[in-house]
Amino acid sequence: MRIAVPNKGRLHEPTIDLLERAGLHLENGADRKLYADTVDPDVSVLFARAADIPEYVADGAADLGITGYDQVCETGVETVEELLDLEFGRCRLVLAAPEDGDIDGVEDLAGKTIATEFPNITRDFFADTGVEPAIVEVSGATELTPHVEMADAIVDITSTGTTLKMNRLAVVDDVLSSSVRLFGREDVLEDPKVDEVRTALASVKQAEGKRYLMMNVPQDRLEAVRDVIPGLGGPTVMDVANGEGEKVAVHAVVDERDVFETITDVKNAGASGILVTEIERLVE
Ligand SMILES: Nc1ncnc2c1ncn2[C@@H]1O[C@H](COP(=O)(O)OP(=O)(O)OP(=O)(O)O)[C@@H](O)[C@H]1O
Ligand SMILES: O=P(O)(O)OC[C@H]1O[C@H](OP(=O)(O)OP(=O)(O)O)[C@H](O)[C@@H]1O
Ligand SMILES: [Mg+2]
Repeated sequence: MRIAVPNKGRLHEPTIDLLERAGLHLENGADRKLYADTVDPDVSVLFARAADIPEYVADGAADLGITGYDQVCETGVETVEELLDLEFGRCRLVLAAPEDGDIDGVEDLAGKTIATEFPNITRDFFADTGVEPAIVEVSGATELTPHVEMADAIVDITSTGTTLKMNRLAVVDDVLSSSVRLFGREDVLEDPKVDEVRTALASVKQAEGKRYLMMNVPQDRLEAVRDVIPGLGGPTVMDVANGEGEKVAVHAVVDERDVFETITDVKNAGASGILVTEIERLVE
């Protein structure tokens, strides 16, 4: 089983970090190498450009891929299936035009030119509008093109909006929302390894935003403590060694957002020795 992952750019680090946290540690993969092994002898990693990854998976150079949904759409590969939203690399593809120009809506683009790194997505977007602008494909610095009379508008990625603002461009319309996805070629989806990899990556996402709470509770306060824990399927209760049956240990998984309030609540309910730890992985 081979997974294609971004070799550079903004998606490289977070993808490697996710694989590591999922327990798929990379081995024998020095800088500039195209392949790396992982701790699992059946899983290897292929480093490729984010934009090439869907094609690599469709063609069989890799079986699974991790890259932006925008790249999967742009490539238009039909033999791959999305397996998991990895929820990073969130961005929007937007239609944008000069702030002080006269393009305020899609209809203003009739007979005009659009520059983009995403010609297929752009063509599909306009196919539904009845307006058919000319499309010029560029490979970067798209935001510059309206200022050098190459294009009247652009379709490009935005997240914070800083680049658009710096280039005095305003959003005219939304084209696509994207985040990083795990996807696989249809003919490998039955392989149990696919589910193993998916579960491992999902377990990291599950654990994010969750905390593990541990505390000691006198037997007679157990119900009161139980009542205030918003746990995942209820807390686990264990006897404490040398507690002489009077105290129990209560463990629970709670939402990070609930931790502050829960600590106050369980303390008031009679818990002591309260510990909060991060969770690496969580398989439900
Ligand atoms: N500003 C951004 N915020 C969030 N995600 C982004 C942003 N820019 C790009 N992405 C996501 O990252 C993917 C790859 O972009 P990135 O810039 O890392 O690669 P690239 O431009 O192809 O790299 P390079 O040009 O160096 O090969 C995009 O397809 C998109 O899914
Ligand atoms: O809304 P913002 O937060 O400003 O992000 C948007 C910018 O991010 C991406 O460029 P990137 O930084 O990846 O540079 P690149 O053009 O070299 O790929 C994208 O192409 C935009 O230009
Ligand atoms: Mg980029």
